[in-house]
Amino acid sequence: MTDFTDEELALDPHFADQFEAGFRPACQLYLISPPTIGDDFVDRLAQAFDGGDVAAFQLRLKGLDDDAIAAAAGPLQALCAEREVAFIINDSVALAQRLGADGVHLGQGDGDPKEARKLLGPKVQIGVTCHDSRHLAMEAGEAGADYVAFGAFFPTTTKEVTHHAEPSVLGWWTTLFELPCVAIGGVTADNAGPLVAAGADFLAVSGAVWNHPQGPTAGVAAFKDVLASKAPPPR
Ligand SMILES: Cc1ncc(COP(=O)(O)OP(=O)(O)O)c(N)n1
Ligand SMILES: Cc1ncsc1CCOP(=O)(O)O
Ligand SMILES: [Mg+2]
Repeated sequence: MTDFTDEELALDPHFADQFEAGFRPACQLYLISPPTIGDDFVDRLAQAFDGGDVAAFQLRLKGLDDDAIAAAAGPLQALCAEREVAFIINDSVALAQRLGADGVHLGQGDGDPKEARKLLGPKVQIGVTCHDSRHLAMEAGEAGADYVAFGAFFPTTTKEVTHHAEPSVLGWWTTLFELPCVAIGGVTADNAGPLVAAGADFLAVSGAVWNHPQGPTAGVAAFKDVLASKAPPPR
C-alpha cells in the first residue's frame, strides 16, 4: 500500500472535489439494525423513527444469506422510503443492487468500492469501514466512497472489534476533507459528545437505541441534545 504525499493529495482530482468550499451539515443519526430481528421489527423501527430525525438505516443481519435478508427487507425499505430515511444494506453489493437500496456499507473484506460503484452507479451511497486508519480513509475517498467510517470508539457488545479509534481521527479527517465521516462502536447519547465536537458527520448507533430501557423511541430521542451540541463549522 502506498502512502499519500501532500502533493498527491493536492493533485488528485477526486480529492480536489472534496475541498470545495461549503458548510458541513450538523451531525446526524445513522441507525444500524440489531443483529437479529423479529416479526415485530418494522413496528420497532417505526418507533425508533418517531423518536427524532434519523438520516440513514442500515440493515445488518450477519449470518443470514442474501435471500433471507431480502425477505425481511421489503417492509423495512418501504418504511424508510415513507420516512425519508436512506436505506443502506450491509456487506453485499449484489443485494443492494437487487433491492434498489439507497446505499451499501462495505468493510475492508466486503469488496472493492470501485467495483461497487461500477455496478451501482453514481447515485447509490457507498460507505467504507476504515477502522482507525487515516490511510484506509484516504484510499476509500480516492476509490469514490460517499462516506468513511471510523471506529470502534467505545466498547461494544454488538460486534467483536479489533480496532479502537480516538476522536482525533475525526478532527483530522474533517479538517482536510469534505467527504462525510461516520463514528461507530459503542456510541451512546452519554459518550458521544467528544465525537460530535471532533466533527463526526454521523453517529452510527445500534445497541444504544435497540437496548434502551424505555424503548427505541426514547433511544433515538436521547441523542437529540448531543447531536445539536455543536453547530456545523464553516468550511
Ligand atoms: C456505518 C458502519 N461502519 C462500520 C461498519 C462495520 O463494517 P464491517 O467492518 O464490514 O463489519 P460488519 O458490520 O460487516 O460486521 C458498519 N457495518 N457500518
Ligand atoms: C458494526 C460495528 N462496527 C464497528 S462497531 C460496530 C457495532 C455498532 O453497534 P453498537 O452501536 O451497538 O456498538
Ligand atoms: Mg461488513
